[in-house]
This record gives sequence, structure tokens and C-alpha cells, in this order.
Amino acid sequence: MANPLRLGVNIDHVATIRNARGGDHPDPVRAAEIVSRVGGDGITAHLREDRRHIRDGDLQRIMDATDLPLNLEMAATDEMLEIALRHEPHAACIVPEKREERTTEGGLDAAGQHNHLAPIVSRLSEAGIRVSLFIEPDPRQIEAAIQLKAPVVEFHTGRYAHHMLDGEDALATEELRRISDAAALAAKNGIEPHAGHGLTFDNVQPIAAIPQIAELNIGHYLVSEAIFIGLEESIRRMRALMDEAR
Ligand SMILES: CC(=O)[C@@H](O)[C@H](O)COP(=O)(O)O
Ligand SMILES: NCC(=O)COP(=O)(O)O
Repeated sequence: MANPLRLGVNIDHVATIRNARGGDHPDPVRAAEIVSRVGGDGITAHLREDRRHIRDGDLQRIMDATDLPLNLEMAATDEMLEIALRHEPHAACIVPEKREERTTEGGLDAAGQHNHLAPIVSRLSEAGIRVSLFIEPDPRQIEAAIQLKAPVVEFHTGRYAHHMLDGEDALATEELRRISDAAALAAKNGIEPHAGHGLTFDNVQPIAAIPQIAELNIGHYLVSEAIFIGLEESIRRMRALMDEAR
């Protein structure tokens, strides 16, 4: 039997809705509690430099509210390193960040930033935080992850998701093959492959079927569907689709 596939639920966009009115509602902590209740395997939250969704105070409240592991997505900056070391989440996923972007547009250039990333990865690892690098499914970036001694990589599935959405089947298949090959290469080198970004009920199964992938992190779509079917049902359906694909 293939390895079980974990579902990390990204609750950023609960906070996006909260921040639209500046108050406390809806509270991402309540979302984290629901994730825990319906069998999600972890919480993912991205503390952006501009705090457009998750805020500093959310991190400790999320960690206090549930026993689920927190995967903190963070840019490779001194500020974020200090925050991660203070909170000591289960995992830290280093992501590229541009203030003007609407969402995380691509993977981290781990290959081009070795000297900048190396001390950050070391400090997080020394603190017992499991480091993940959010990268494109590219052998060059996997080689960089090996050099950096990152135990985990998360492949950015945004390109695949866009091709699926636009009905570009051949391009989607090609990107799926890149992700599948990259997962095999990472696993062969002792790195645990994860994947995420832009995954939906319609496109999740081919990614979930890649046997080496151990975890999917999914957020925007789950929160969007929650408006219509509730967060519990949204997570349950995603979980069922993932299990079926496996
Ligand atoms: C890194 C990543 O993919 C997630 O953090 C997710 O997309 C939600 O955050 P943004 O939409 O702010 O990028
Ligand atoms: N790292 C990807 C993630 O956490 C969720 O991305 P999305 O589902 O919000 O696009």
C-alpha cells in the first residue's frame, strides 16, 4: 500500500476575510479547531511581511488551540527567522515573497540563494523546526535542497493548477510529469516531498496519486468552498478525494 497522504489545511484566507473589516471575525483559530475536529493532519499559516492575512498574534493562539502540527510559511528574512525561533512551530516552510504579488507566484530560488538560505535553514533545524523549501519541481532546486540539508521540499503546484483550469491538458500533463519526477528524485535523496498551491476538488487527484508525496497543503479553495458547503464538509470532501486517489 502507498504511504498515507497527509492534509495540511492552510487557514490564511479565513484571516483575509477577517482583515477585510479589520475586526476579529472570522477567527482563523476557530478554523484550526474545525480542521482538528474533522481529521486534518496539520495547520499551515503564512505570516507575510505585510500581514495581509495571518497576523503575529494568530500564531500563538493557533498553537494553543490545537495539538495539530503548525507549518509556518515564512520568507527568508531576519524578522521571520526571529518569529519562527520564538514560536518554535513543528515546521517552517521557506517561501519566496514579493510584496506586490497577489499570491505566491512561484517557487523559491534555493539554487540561487544558497549562501543566504544556509544559515536560516541551520538555525531553524538547530531549534528542532522541520525545514521545508517551497520550490518548483526542478532537479536544480532539489539539488540545492540537498546541499542545504533541508529534510522536506514542497512543490509549487500553481502552474499545474493553471493549466488544468485553462483546459490546457497537454501542458497540465507535462507539469504533472515534472512534479512526479521531482517527487521521485527528492525521495531518492532522502527528502520528503510535499505539494501545494491552487489545488481544488477538480485537480487534486493526479497530484495525490504520486506515491512519494507525503503531504498536501491546501487553503484558498477549501476556504472558498466553505462559503457554500461549510469548512467541515469542504475538508471532508478533499480528504475523501485524496484517499480515493491513493
Ligand atoms: C505559499 C503559499 O502557497 C500559500 O501561503 C498560499 O498560497 C496562501 O498564501 P498567499 O495566497 O498569500 O500566497
Ligand atoms: N503552500 C501551499 C499552501 O499552503 C496552500 O496554497 P493554496 O491552496 O492557498 O493555493
